[in-house]
Amino acid sequence: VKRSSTLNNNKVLGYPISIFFIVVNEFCERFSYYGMRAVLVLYFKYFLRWDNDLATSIYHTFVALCYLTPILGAIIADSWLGKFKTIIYLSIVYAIGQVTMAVSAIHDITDKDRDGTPDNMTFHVAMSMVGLFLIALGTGGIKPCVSAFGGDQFSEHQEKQRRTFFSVFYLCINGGSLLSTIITPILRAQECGIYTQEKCYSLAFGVPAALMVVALVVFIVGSGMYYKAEPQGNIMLDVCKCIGFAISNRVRHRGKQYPKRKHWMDWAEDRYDKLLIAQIKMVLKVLFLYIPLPMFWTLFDQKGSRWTLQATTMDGNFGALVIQPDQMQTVNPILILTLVPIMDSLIYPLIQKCVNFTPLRRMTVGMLMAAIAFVCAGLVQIEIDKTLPTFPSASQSQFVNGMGMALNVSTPGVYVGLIDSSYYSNYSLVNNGKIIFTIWSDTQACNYSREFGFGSSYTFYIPGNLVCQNDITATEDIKPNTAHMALQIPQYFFITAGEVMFSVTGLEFSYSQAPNNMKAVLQAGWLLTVAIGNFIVLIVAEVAKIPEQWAEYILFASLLIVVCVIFSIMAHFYTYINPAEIEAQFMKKGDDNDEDDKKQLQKGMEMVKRNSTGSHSYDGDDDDDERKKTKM
Ligand SMILES: C[C@H](N)C(=O)N1CCC[C@H]1C(=O)O
Repeated sequence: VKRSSTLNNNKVLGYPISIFFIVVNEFCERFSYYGMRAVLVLYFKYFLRWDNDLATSIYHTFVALCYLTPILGAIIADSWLGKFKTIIYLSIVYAIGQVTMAVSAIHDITDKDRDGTPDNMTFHVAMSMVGLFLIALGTGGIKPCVSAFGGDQFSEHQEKQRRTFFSVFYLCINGGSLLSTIITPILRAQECGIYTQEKCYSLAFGVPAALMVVALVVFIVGSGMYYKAEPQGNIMLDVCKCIGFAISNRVRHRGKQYPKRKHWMDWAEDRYDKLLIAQIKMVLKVLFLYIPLPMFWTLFDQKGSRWTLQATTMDGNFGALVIQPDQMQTVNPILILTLVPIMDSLIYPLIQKCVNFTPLRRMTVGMLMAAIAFVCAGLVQIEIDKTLPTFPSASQSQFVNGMGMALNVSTPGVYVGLIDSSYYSNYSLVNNGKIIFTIWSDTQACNYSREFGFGSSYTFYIPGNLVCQNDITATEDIKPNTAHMALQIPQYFFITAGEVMFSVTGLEFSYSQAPNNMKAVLQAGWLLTVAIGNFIVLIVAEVAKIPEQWAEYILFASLLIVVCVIFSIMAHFYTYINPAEIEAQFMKKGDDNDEDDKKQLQKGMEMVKRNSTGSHSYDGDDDDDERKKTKM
């Protein structure tokens, strides 16, 4: 059990200085992660030349892997290396992964014929896969350790400061995410190369790689100031063995002649330490509560897929600002940066005055907010559907050549093609805004310009006697999108408000309810809910196959409401504990004899029982040693 005296005494405004290094590390690491992620699908599609399906599947598999590997990192940290060393070693792996990605995106390496396209794609694919694997191992591995390590820097009586730390931590995540998702697409759009200038994916991956190195250096600089809890042996192996023994012992003693025990884990008492059993009970209680939580992430993670696709059917013209569909996602981190301070300093204290707004209640409301966000998305979809024809695909246009000779048509970045005489081109994807086409044959060339609204589609007729601009006639196959992207703001607001209540609170809750030697493991359990949520998106999208998009949104909202009701019932029966206090009861026994052992155990269990009566209220704000014991 951690004692205040073992913690570093360097403090600023009541906060340990060490957390400064931890939050800066998190900012740089999240910049690195989200920055790389922002251009990943485009890299797959345009550099590695994969089709949409393969690019999307590998992308989601990578994201899911990033939230599965925390279990590995947590086990290494809690059982073997400790959080500090685990963060250092896995950050090195992470940085190597990012550098590998940056190198894999240098087309010149294999571009022997210097035409701008890599000649040995297998090399680039293999390097990218190795890079992504190392990144997933690194980012996932350190994630539960960094948050838990941050929590470790606070002593038992600094609960309020620790809660603020988790809010600031979340702000840093989103600050890094916001900046990088703005910056790396700009870097990608630059042209670079030794022989041929191409889109600069190596720079878009290189800058996140550099930020990961900065993250590592910052973390190492803080080294002398951290409180570093020692790992306590191979705890996960002990946990598994203990659970296994409890189950087998229970099965062996099935008959009526054997007296019942209060908890099935108590069947492990014959062989295992009572402290370990009590700790396992704490962890299992929280993990049980996590079962419904992936559903929140199922909805949340559709921002990057369904909602972005929805935005492609909307008008992104905000006057001076023209927003691209994928840029709407930055609304989430922007709102996080605004909402976290407002919630912490205004909304929570106000609600707290009326009701005891416990962490689990906050998370329940967060889930409801996410469901409301999807109802909003459904309503917006109905609005869009009123305006949307189905053929041809939005934003595509074609030319019909009425001249007696073949013509070439192109715009900067798009070659529509060579159109034979009296023939028509394929539909080509054209950006919105003012587009200038160059039309040329062996004998003449001219420019034709036209304003393209978001999502509009045209067929252009080139007459036999082409002079240019005024000769070409256009028919509008699809009207420009009329539903404005601003309509998505309410759904972004609700999902982000939900995220603040659900995710920030859940992060802190996972820390506060974990026994000392399993803090990282429980953080990893929390992150596992994100991974499962991502898998559910893939499964539901495949299985449900609902033709109407608005109906799919409403289905997801309804599912989350059902899950939310289940969660609130489970949460009602959950009792907040103070793991340190329970652990202390067992530690105190020291060299005492068996009789004392029993008394201590009785006391510890009574405390757990007392907690479940909810006699104290969760005031969410005290600095003293008052214990937090309450029902949801
Ligand atoms: C960018 C999101 N707003 C966010 O902060 N997160 C999404 C998954 C968990 C969390 C993160 O740690 O990145």
